[in-house]
Amino acid sequence: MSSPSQKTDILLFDLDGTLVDSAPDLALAVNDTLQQLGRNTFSQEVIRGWVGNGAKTLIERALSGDIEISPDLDPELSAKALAIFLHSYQQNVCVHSKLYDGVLNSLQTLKELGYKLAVVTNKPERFIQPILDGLGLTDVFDTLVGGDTLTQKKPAPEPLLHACQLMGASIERCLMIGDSRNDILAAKAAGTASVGLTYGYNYGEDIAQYQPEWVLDNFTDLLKILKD
Ligand SMILES: O=C(O)COP(=O)(O)O
Ligand SMILES: [Mg+2]
Repeated sequence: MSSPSQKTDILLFDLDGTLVDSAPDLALAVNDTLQQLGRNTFSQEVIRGWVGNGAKTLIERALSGDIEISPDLDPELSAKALAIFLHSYQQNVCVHSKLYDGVLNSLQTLKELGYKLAVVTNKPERFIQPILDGLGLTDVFDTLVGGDTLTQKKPAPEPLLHACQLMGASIERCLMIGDSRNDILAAKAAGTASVGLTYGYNYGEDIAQYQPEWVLDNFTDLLKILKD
């Protein structure tokens, strides 16, 4: 296995499905929203398969009952549902969410090794810090970019480029680490290498088909490829 370029010293991390298994809290807020609207709820497993494109898409998938958003979805209902969801999630943003194995120690080691770390997620920005605080990751990251920080989200390259800019770095110095096609496609569009993790929320797809430079089964394997 080759290692990232010698110049890589900035690591851009996806949040949901990469650092944090947030699906339990997201699913509770989605189902709370559906219940308030008098609609059928879904299992956590089903909702897990809808996470990754931000809050609006998640709630529109839930209203559609499918990963494909119904073209007949009423925009007013969608807006109402999103407001309910954001409020509900805000109340319980980090109750059942957990870091994946090895994340805390690995991030601490990477920091000690001198890497600069950023979160680049499609999750609304307001939820990032409370989750990091709830999971013992306060002050670990230099920069946080959410799905509503800019007008464009992953798989667009802009959030990655924005994170680099905030850290005063060029994209060539970065490596993107994520669990879904959005992360890998955003990295390719931004012109940087990526790591695809196999355990997260990947819509049932094999992350390898998007051709990240590395495919890893465990978060801790990241240390190995950076050290090789
Ligand atoms: O869609 C979400 O809320 C999660 O997004 P992320 O996987 O980019 O962190
Ligand atoms: Mg993700």
